[in-house]
Amino acid sequence: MGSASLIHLAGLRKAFTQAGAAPVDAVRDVSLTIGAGEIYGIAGRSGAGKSTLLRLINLLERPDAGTVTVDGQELTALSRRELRAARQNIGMIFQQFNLLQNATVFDNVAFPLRIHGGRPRDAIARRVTDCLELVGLADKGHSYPAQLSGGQKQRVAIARALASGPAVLLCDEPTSALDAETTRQILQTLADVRTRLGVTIVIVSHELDVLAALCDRVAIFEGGSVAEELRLGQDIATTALGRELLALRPSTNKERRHA
Ligand SMILES: Nc1ncnc2c1ncn2[C@@H]1O[C@H](COP(=O)(O)OP(=O)(O)OP(=O)(O)O)[C@@H](O)[C@H]1O
Repeated sequence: MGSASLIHLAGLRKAFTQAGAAPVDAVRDVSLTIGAGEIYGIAGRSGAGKSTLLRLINLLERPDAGTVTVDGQELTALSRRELRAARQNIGMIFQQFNLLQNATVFDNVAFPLRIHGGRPRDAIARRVTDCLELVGLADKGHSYPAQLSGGQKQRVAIARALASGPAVLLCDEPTSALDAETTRQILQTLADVRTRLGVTIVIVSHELDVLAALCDRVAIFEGGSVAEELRLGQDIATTALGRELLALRPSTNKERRHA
């Protein structure tokens, strides 16, 4: 999209070794660059290495080789303490939401701000209120996760991920536990997050229609590396998979009808 690079992965490798089994090369020699404000999708079969790649971006997994640079900072060169601070620039959401069940919605969103310290109470309260407003849950601060629908839980997770004002939001199968209508609403919220806050989004999904609806580019993962990278709307029709994505993409279909 012609914007500056925000995420740069170079020569990333990650293998998992389990006792008595041959090592699994989950990610093999992946290099890619994602632009500021871009929504980048990662597709592929189960076991292709999608989640591992996503978790390498914030170093939840440490690479065996290669470098990860986010917003001008080489994360792979940082100390643990520096990395903890740098991670405030990278939010993450998950398929199962991962909320604290015994904490209110407000406290869930405040949690990352409190553990990093240094922020006054009223600044935290303002930030939490802003984030809940952004995801349309301003009136749910006192509720507990068990009282919310799946879509509302994922919105709380998005608010929590955005609380520290990150430049990047990583999404690991964010709609796989949700029905079609709720999925559509969550995708709209993610699109708004990019438009309103300029956040760069990387999303892993096995649902091609989800990626087609949201992403600017999609990497197709196979056996731990990028088999193909498609820019939606441009070179997307050049492959069978691209044509499949195109057929699933609501806005592109509209554009084509009006062309
Ligand atoms: N912590 C781990 N220990 C051992 N092996 C692992 C670990 N995490 C992932 N793997 C293996 O690495 C490979 C890639 O896994 P990964 O979860 O990244 O794939 P995926 O494309 O996200 O799959 P899915 O869509 O099923 O979640 C798989 O063979 C998986 O079994």
